[in-house]
Amino acid sequence: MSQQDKLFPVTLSSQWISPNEANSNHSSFFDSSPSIMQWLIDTGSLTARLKEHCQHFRVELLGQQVQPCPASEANDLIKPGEEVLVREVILYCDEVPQVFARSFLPLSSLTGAEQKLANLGTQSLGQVLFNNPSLERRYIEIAQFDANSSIAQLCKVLRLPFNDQIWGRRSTFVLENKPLMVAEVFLPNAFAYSSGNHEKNHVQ
Ligand SMILES: C=C(O[C@@H]1C=C(C(=O)O)C=C[C@H]1O)C(=O)O
Repeated sequence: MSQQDKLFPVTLSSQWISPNEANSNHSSFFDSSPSIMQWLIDTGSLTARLKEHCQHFRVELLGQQVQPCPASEANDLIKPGEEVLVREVILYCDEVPQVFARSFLPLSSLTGAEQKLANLGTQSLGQVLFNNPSLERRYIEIAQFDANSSIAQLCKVLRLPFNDQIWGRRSTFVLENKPLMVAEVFLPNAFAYSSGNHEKNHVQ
C-alpha cells in the first residue's frame, strides 16, 4: 500500500457557514489576510487559478470509493444515504501541496458522458467540469479547520506546519442537470494565504 493510499479516506467535517457569516465572525483575521477570502469565494476553476501560479501543477489521487452519502455532507441535491463515488486528492504546485479536495460524485450523475468522471485518475476534475458550458455552480459555504480536524492530521502526515487559520470551501455543481459536490481545503503553505492583490481580478 502506497503512502497516499494509507491517507484515504481523510474525510472532512466542519461547521460550514456563509462567507458573510465568516467575515463577521472572523473579521480581524479576514481583514488582515484579504487574499484568502478572495480564493474561498472565487467561482472559477481552482485548477486554472493554481496553474497561473506555478510551473508544474499536478493532482495526486489519494483514493476513491463508493459509499452512502453521510448525512453531515448531504444537501438538497445529494441525499443522505445516496450512493456516491467519493474522490480525495491533493493538488500540488511545483511540489508544494496547495489543496486537499474531497468530491462527491453521485452514481446517478455518472451517466452518459459524465461516466468519465469515475475514472479521472490524476486528471483534474476541474479540467473536465469547467470545459462544459452547461456547468452551474451553486452557493459557496466556507469552514475553518482546527487542531482536532482530519485536516490537522493530514498536515501532520504531510509534515505541513498546521496553524489555527486553515480554511476551506464547498459547493455543489450541476453538470448536464446532474449534481456533484466539491469541498476544497487550502493547506498551510498555499498561495491562497499569501498571494497579494497583484493577482488578475477573479470574478466571484
Ligand atoms: C473543481 C475543480 O477541480 C479541482 C480538482 C479536483 C480533483 O481532481 O478531484 C477536485 C477539486 C478541485 O480542487 C477546480 O479545479 O475548480
